[in-house]
Parts: sequence; C-alpha cells; structure tokens
Amino acid sequence: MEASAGLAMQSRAAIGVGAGPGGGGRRGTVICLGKRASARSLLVGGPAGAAVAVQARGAKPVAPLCCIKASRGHNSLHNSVDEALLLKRKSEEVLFYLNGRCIYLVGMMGSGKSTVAKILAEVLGYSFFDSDKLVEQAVGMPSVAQIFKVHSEAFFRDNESSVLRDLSSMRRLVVATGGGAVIRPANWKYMKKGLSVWLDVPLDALARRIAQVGTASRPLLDQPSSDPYTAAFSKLSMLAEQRGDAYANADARVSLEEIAAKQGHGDVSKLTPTDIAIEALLKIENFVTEHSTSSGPVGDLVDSQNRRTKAL
Ligand SMILES: Nc1ncnc2c1ncn2[C@@H]1O[C@H](COP(=O)(O)OP(=O)(O)OP(=O)(O)O)[C@@H](O)[C@H]1O
Ligand SMILES: O=C(O)C1=C[C@@H](O)[C@@H](O)[C@H](O)C1
Repeated sequence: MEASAGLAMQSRAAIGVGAGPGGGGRRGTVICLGKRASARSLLVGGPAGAAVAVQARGAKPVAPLCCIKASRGHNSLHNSVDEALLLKRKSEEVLFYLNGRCIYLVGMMGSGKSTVAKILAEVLGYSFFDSDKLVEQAVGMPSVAQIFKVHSEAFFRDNESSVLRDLSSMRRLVVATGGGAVIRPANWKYMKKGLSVWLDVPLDALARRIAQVGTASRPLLDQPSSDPYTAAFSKLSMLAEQRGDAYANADARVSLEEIAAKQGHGDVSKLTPTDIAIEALLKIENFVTEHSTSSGPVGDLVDSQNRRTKAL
C-alpha cells in the first residue's frame, strides 16, 4: 500500500495547552490536539501555537499525539554550571542568525540525534520532533520495526519523505531525523530549507550504545546474535559504507572525535550530550556566519541554500 502524508494547519482552538513537566511558561509546554482532530491524523504541536496534522492515506486511526515542547530536566546532562551557561549563551547568539529556520539532525542509528535535538530545542525555545515517531503516528503503527515488518522499508521511506516534506514548511523546529533519511535526494531538498547537522560518531561507539540498549526498535540491525556488539558493528559498518558521503551533505558536521580531542582525551564516551549540543551550536554559527555577507545574514543564507539544493 502506498501512503503519503499530508499536512493541514489546524486552528488554535483545537489545541489544548497545559503546563508540562517543566511547569508553566514558555518552556515545558505540552501541546495536545483536542477533539476536532480527524481520526486519521497525526497531530503535532507547532511552536507558535499552530498545530499540524500529518495524515497517512489508508492509515488506521491513531490517538492524538501530545508534543512535549522541550521540557526541562536536562540539567543532569550538563557537566557543570559553566557548561550550561555556555550552552545558553551560544544558543542566544545562534538564534539571531537562524531567524526561525528549522534544524535537522542527521546521523547513523544511535548517534544521539534525539538526545541532542531535545537539548537544542530546549535552549533555542524551539519544538522537538522525531521523524521516526511522526512516521509511526502517520501510519498508525506503534513502531518503525512493525512498519518494516508489516509493510516494507520502501513504504517506511515514502512516509518518512512525506513527514520531512510536511515539517519543512514549518518554523522553529529541531528535528531528529531517521538514520536513513539522508539516502533520498528529495529529503535533502526538504532539509535544506533549514540547517542540517551531522552527528558523526565513531562506529565502535555506536555499536557499544546499540548493544547496550538492544536492537528491537532498529529493524535494520535486528538479527539474533550471541555477540550484540560485533553484530551491531558489522551491520553499522555495512550501512556506513552503503551511505557513503550522504551524511556529509549536511551543512555542519559535529565530530565526536574532534570534540574529545579538543578536550584533551581520545575517548568519545566521556562526552556529555551537552558537550555535543554546544559543538553543534558552534558549527551552526560557523556555517551561518560563513554564509552571510554585508547585505545581511538571513537573505544571503536563503539564497545560498537555494543554490546548494539545486546542485544536489
Ligand atoms: N553522548 C552520549 N553518550 C552516551 N550515550 C548516548 C549519548 N547520546 C545518546 N546516548 C544514548 O545512545 C542511545 C541512542 O541515542 P538517541 O536515541 O538520542 O540516538 P538517535 O540518533 O536518535 O537514534 P535512532 O536514530 O536510532 O533513533 C540512547 O540510549 C541514548 O541514551
Ligand atoms: O538508519 C536507518 O536506516 C534507520 C534508522 C532509524 O532511525 C529508523 O528510521 C529506521 O530504523 C531506519
């Protein structure tokens, strides 16, 4: 069955806004859609009080999705108050240049896209979305693994592209994309409407993380094995080779090896998600400042993005 996702703006009245885990105020807001939502819609909250419905044709009805807008509680991810302050200061500098444009995190499975995206959303006052979760909602299935099993990888990829297309019309989002989103040129067309950041994590670190949490939710890695680390490492190596330079299309590259070297040690497992989020902001800042000229940062950035998208 071929499915495509469509997006419709819903009125503000259809949104229930309540205090989230972070309490009242702008941060920690939970945005849930109310009764007016169509039964077949995926319901997500937009940052400016707007809500969108991402809908899969022929999909089963799904329960409304509550979007937790970058809740508080990441303090445990910071090494120190200094680190938290640096993160905040950098985010304020970058915010000016972003001018509301979305950030897309790309990278292999387990590279920390969701973890880092939530931190970035929190400090930038953006909303966080995970494209895998949006596909699950759009299709009306509880897991990516099940979508692969019941339908196919191609079906999942079609829905993933639809979700990215729909998100690309929005602003002030940080999106953790699926690990394979980079393989379709059309997805780059959508992601290039915002800024893309590649989390480049050594394969052995990825395999260690994945072996620790298991592969049940990652169908491309899910093979029975008595040695989960080696099985994950060998499959990840194959995927990395197949994907070639696809991740390198991103506007900015955050290399965990580089951050560890800057900090004077070679062990990427010592890096906190906050270290990585700070580096992501630095790289975004480098990118936007390199791509701005005297006529202003934003207009120039859009022009240069358009040129680069055409070249893809
Ligand atoms: N810097 C880090 N150091 C150690 N573990 C981490 C780090 N960042 C994330 N993790 C852990 O690695 C696992 C994968 O993280 P996360 O879900 O953020 O990655 P992802 O790129 O979104 O994965 P996927 O694309 O497979 O959904 C989680 O168990 C998370 O807690
Ligand atoms: O790397 C990949 O191809 C994938 C990564 C996950 O995020 C999911 O999107 C899915 O399991 C495929």
